[in-house]
Amino acid sequence: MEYAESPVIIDVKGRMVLDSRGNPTVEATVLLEDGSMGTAAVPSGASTGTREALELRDNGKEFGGKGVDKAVANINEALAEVVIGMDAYDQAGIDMAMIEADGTENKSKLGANAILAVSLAVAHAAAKSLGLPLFAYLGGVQGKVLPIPLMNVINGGVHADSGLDFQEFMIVPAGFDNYSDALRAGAEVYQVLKSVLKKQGYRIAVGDEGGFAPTLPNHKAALQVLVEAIQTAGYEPGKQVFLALDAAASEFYDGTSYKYEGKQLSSKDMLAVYEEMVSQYPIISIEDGMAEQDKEGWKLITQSLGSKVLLVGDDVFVTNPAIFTKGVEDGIANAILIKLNQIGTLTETLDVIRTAHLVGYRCIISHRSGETEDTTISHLAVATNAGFIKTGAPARSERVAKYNELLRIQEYLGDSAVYFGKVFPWWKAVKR
Ligand SMILES: C=C(OP(=O)(O)O)C(=O)O
Ligand SMILES: [Mg+2]
Repeated sequence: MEYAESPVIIDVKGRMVLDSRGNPTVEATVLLEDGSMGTAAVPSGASTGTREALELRDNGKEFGGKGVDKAVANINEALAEVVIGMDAYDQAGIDMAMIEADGTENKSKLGANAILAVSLAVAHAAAKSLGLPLFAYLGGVQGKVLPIPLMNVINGGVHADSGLDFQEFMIVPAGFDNYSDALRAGAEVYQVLKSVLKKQGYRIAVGDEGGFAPTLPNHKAALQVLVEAIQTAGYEPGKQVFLALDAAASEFYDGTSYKYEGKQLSSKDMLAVYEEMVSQYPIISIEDGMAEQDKEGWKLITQSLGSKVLLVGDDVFVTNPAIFTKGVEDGIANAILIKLNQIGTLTETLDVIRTAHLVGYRCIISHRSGETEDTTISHLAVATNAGFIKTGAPARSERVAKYNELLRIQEYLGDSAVYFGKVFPWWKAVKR
């Protein structure tokens, strides 16, 4: 039996591109001997977990110390040397070789940004060489679930100057038959929200992820205005469109208490805030409700709300297989946020997603607050049947690029496409 020959990587090129905040980031292009090319750009976070893989910056004069010349040089020199000559279909082998060449725990020698750009560009080139879209290359005949989008429409925390302690208030159009209907509903609610806020005298300036940044009096007012926008748009809150939060609580935790709405709250008090919100509003997901250092708080919230809502670990797991496994042992959360650049290779990201699914945790594939036009995460979400994607407001091109790519994937899959909200309406069984 003859197998198709694997194409070898013959060239790698790194470059600086700008992200959506106007900061530099890295992009890589990989060329294969059969002429196939793949390109990928790496995003950048603002509310980062302390144990994320290292994003290499120059700390020089250019770009206020955020330059990526060193990371680009590492792509063009050290990483190119590692991967040129390797089989492009051997994603795991390539990623392991780059990890070995870096040799550090957190990819601090060559930079997780440099390594990830090459890792993803290899996957894109390999998919091209096989004539497949990326999701089909990564997911094979299995990858066909279109994810429920978690759309961040009110921004706070370190992403906006709204004064809200919570970083993200999201709308979740889960109760629809297909992804395109869900996307339409999300976009309609976003537009209605704009006019509702305007009518109520709030400004409609936006934060880093395209969500509005109104100076609302408190967090409940944000939930209230979202329910109003969903209803005004003609949808049923709690049946068709739900709410989700990313508190990003590490950002307002001082090591012993949470500074929330001007008060100092214990983990127990913070939990009471969430319990009340979940009982009053159609919230189906709370991300980073407790700080990454507050393991006891995480245990409390998991015990209390783990059967009612998704409790998503972002800063606390940082997409790291070892850290996540420890968290599972500790009984923390029931879902994990997946950010490729927190760990720095495609292979390790796929490993943590597989582990999460095997131990019964949900995965939410996520963008970063500093994004580019790259749409790899849309493909990753479908390839892994994650069922959820979080990629900002349905506005601003760097966010919309991901939502639009999912429309194209849905079209490509045709009748095979499955919308996760239709096949698994788990919220129907939840007692509040
Ligand atoms: C997307 C997020 O923000 P950032 O990229 O700033 O970490 C998040 O916290 O989930
Ligand atoms: Mg987060």
